[in-house]
Amino acid sequence: MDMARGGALRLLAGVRDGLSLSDQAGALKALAPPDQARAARLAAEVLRHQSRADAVIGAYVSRRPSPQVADILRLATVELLQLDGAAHGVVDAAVTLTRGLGQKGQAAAGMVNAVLRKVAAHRGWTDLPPQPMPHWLRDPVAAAYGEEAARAIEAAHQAGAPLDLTPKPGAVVEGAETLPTGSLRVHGPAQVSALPGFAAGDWWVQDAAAALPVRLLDPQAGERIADLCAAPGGKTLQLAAAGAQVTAVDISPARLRRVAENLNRCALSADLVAADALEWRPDTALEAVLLDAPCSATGTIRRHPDLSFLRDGSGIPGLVDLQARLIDHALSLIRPGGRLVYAVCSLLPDEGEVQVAAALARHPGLAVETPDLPGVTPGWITAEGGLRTRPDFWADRGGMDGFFMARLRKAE
Ligand SMILES: C[S@@+](CC[C@H](N)C(=O)[O-])C[C@H]1O[C@@H](n2cnc3c(N)ncnc32)[C@H](O)[C@@H]1O
Repeated sequence: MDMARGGALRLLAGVRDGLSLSDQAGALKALAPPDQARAARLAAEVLRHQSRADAVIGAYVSRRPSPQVADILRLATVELLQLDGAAHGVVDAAVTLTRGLGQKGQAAAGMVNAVLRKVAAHRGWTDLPPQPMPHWLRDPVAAAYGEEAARAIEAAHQAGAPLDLTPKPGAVVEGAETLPTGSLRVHGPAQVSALPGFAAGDWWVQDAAAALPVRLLDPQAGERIADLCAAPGGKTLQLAAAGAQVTAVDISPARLRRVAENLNRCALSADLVAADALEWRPDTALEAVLLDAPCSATGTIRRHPDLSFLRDGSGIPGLVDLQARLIDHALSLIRPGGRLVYAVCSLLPDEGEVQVAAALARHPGLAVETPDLPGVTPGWITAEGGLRTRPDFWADRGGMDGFFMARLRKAE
């Protein structure tokens, strides 16, 4: 367990230095795989509960601890109050980790011990408000969906995410819940590669909301369809499983290798092209394009809690500009009467609703087709005819990622 705690602290230090948790996967290579998994889980839990942990710790410290000691206190606090860790073991481990910081650690160990004993007896943890979204995100989210929704989204971020799978047509996974939209949901901790049907390629990991853009596109067997920002390939797999002739384009050759691995495991096929989608053009016009554009990924914070600590919102205007150029290029690849599904895993209207309204204004004759999909409730349909999902939807079932998507039909 202490290897895992040490690993979690290394990951948290990395996030403070601007590295995402997934960027740091290699940093824990020396640990046994179960410790790597535990370290990643602990680090994510600390980030999900950081403001609550700081509020509790703040009540018992007289001086601001160093960043390393602060992380040790947060980790122990989250273990004690959120993960029901046994006080004796958690406090001892935190003291040992503090001593391991060298001379300064020796001096802080007594304080860590005293503070954590008080934390262990603290009451009122569950009454503390969840980790707030950063202002650059919270302000537009509250303006778009209301203050109550912003709070519900923060509660969903704190709750984390279950594991969702998209099955190949007809595949079943024992013990998984079938969601109204057709995805499968596994509750509780699960090791993906140990689930039944993994090796056989019966399914792939994909959030229930992330599975909707391809359902909205409604691919038909034999249709020529491009997936323009394809990696790691969840949507490419859906298109291929429907029998479409898919070309999966992604700018990153390394990420495209993951698409190849996923296709291989699931015995599905697609043409893979490593290219800037803005420069890629097929020989003849396509039936349809799926554009799952690069975006702020603010709809995925419940699975990637580090995002709130790594971004400051300054990248959004550049992304909005790129998305608009990708939409225009994607439309130029489609035959008259063909369809484009535009999707982003973002909570920000500027990347979703506003982006589509702007595309309609730029392209006379382009029309939005209102979704009619199993499990999609009318409240998810936007004024423009797009589909908006939020982390606080299906709260009693474990939520879903925040996405915006719209099906656009090109004029004949
Ligand atoms: C939101 S992810 C796509 C997720 C993917 N559609 C799935 O369902 O698994 C965005 C992807 O866009 C790729 N990308 C970013 N800019 C691009 C560009 N100009 N051309 C092609 N791909 C790009 C990134 O490498 C990244 O893999």
